[in-house]
Amino acid sequence: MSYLSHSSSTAASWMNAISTDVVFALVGVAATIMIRHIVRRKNQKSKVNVLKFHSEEAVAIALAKYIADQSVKFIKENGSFSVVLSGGTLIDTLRKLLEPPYIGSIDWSKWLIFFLDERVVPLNHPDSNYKLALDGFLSKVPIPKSNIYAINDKLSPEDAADDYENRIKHLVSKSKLKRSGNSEFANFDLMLLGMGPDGHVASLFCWHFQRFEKTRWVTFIKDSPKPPSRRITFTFPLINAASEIAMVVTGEDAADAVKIALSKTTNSSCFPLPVEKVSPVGTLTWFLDKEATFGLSC
Ligand SMILES: O=C1O[C@H](COP(=O)(O)O)[C@@H](O)[C@H](O)[C@H]1O
Repeated sequence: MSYLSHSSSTAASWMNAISTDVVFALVGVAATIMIRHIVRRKNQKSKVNVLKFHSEEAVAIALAKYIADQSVKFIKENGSFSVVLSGGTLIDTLRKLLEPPYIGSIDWSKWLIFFLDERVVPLNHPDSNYKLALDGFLSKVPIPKSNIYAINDKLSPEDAADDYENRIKHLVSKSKLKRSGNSEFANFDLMLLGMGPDGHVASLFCWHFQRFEKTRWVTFIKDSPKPPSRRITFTFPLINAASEIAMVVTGEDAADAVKIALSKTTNSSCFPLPVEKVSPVGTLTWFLDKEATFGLSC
């Protein structure tokens, strides 16, 4: 009995010692995994391609082929192709998709369209990115209307951002959009980004806190330095959860920001430029014309 009670108390103290050791070991392993994960996220480097073309027309031709190839690839993989559009000059640069062979060969019925940023104005207002995309591109291709996700233009910027974020989350919960492997953010197949001469992308500007947002998917700005002032915008965590990002930049106005972003020169007034924060989990491909690369050494 005494042996039993001795051995059972020894066993108990062993168990205590073992369980304390096991707990410490497990905590250690968990901490190591977390630190490795954080370091990996911090060091995560996108695959970057820089494509330079002699003219804007050559950019438009190459961009159409690239998008058509991505469409085939993602439709084969997922049965759909989620595309996020910017406003600005990008829409005109999509014009070659409206011509043969692409207009007839792309499976437009599988495309899902979203807006990277939007001005909080009625959807038929000349400043609306939706109207720009509709007039210049979407009305000319057979993408089902129900696959085009415009913002709710009846809401305030705050509510429109919440509403757009919730609608994207809902599509993820219904498996209409994928979730990004490393995070809870939606994983869009392709984002088509433009860049302003000041290095802004989407409606994420220098000197404006929205560019530092870490948790929201979509946020709002009411004092955009570029008019109109009231906008909503994808945040960098959502942008960088994309599989493919095409950064489409043409014209000499953009050359300074392109030089800063690609030659990694520091910019004393705003460092880093918003465009330098674009770093998707997949591939970033720059499409540049001659004017936009003015000042780059190679
Ligand atoms: O205001 C905006 O500007 C950027 C850049 O436009 P761009 O005319 O210089 O190409 C655009 O990407 C964004 O969607 C738009 O809202």
